[in-house]
Amino acid sequence: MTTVALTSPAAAARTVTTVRTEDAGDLLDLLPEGAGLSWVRRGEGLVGWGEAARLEVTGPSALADAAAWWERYTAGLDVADDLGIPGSGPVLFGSIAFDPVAGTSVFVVPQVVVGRRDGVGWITTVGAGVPPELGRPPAPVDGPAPRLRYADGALDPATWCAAVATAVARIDAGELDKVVLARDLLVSAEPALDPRRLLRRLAARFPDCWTFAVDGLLGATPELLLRRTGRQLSSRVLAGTAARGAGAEDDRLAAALLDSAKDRAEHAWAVDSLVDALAPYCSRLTAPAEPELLTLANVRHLASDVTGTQRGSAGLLELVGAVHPTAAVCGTPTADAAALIGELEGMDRGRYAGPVGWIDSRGDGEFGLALRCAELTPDGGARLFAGCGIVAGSEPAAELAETQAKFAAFQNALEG
Ligand SMILES: C=C(O[C@@H]1C=C(C(=O)O)C=C[C@H]1O)C(=O)O
Repeated sequence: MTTVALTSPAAAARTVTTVRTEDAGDLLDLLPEGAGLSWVRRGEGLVGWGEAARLEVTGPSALADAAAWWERYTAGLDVADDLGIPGSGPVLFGSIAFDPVAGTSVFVVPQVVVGRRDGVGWITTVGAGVPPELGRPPAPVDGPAPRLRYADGALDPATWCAAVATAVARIDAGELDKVVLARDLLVSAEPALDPRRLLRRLAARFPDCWTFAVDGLLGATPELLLRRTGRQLSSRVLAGTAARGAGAEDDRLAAALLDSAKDRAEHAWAVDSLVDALAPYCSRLTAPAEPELLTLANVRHLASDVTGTQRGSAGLLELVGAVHPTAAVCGTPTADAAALIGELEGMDRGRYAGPVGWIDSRGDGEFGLALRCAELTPDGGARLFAGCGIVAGSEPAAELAETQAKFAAFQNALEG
């Protein structure tokens, strides 16, 4: 059963105009107070606000429905686009449920998008969207950091560790190779959290991550599920994580991560799951023989950049649906891991660990995995998420510490 709720464009909202601009300044500084959309890395990417159209989908054909809707929607637009580059013209932001069959995926066409790519800036307005006054927009002034109170999410730490031990026992019994178990952490805030402030702090501390916001889910993810530029596809697969240390200890931890057979195996499953799912759509697909280290402010990961050339006519959302969930966020084999997640996690992931990103009318776009993130709650607080891959030899206490290190990415933005 698929439910589709959508806003169709009124006649006045059918006009889309993209013009070049040299002086957008810091993209995240442009976001209005309250809700906004973002996909920004190292000062480039897209921000948007307002809703020209919105689509919520759930069910077995959720992504196909979304792709068909986007095609119909863009076919009905009257577009003047001076640039014709990825992200110019009409753009759809999307945040897809971890389980798109059961969960709700949200897609939004903003009324205004400001973008920057390779130093070229532009503004796109849809219908009645009012372009921002550029030039020297005053940087938003942050209020004092809110007072925060944390509470356990679905499972307290001891119960979550018991779930990890159960998962290891199931792996040892030969039921599966890897499962990713996550936990949530609740935070209440007084005054209510300001998403703009959180996004700016995340972007400043995690320049190598994609700082995203779609419909109240925001974070800074290091993991790119799939980018499509014409026929070129790319992905940054992560799995295998180590804490940061001080001085020489940091170097020792980095070397130990590269040498760890357990983390290498965990990483290889994640790369293989992406490659196996993408191969039927590619005339060429290349994964590096060895992972590299990706060093972030709070943790370090094993990383592999996979590139491919697409053959056939599948659109980006179809490709995203084909590769998700990879073993980086679910496990191996996929169906067994998904079932064990349902049995042990005790929570609804919602859009956490689902694809998040954007697509344009040419079908170019980028989707990351919604990690190192939180979902804002109606009371002004948030629900944070973090998970880690469990394989043979995983130790519950070490995995709990890994979730804490991953939570710290968002907590730092909350607390400063
Ligand atoms: C599941 C998360 O991260 C994933 C799990 C990783 C691991 O287990 O080593 C590393 C990066 C991500 O693919 C998360 O951050 O919540």
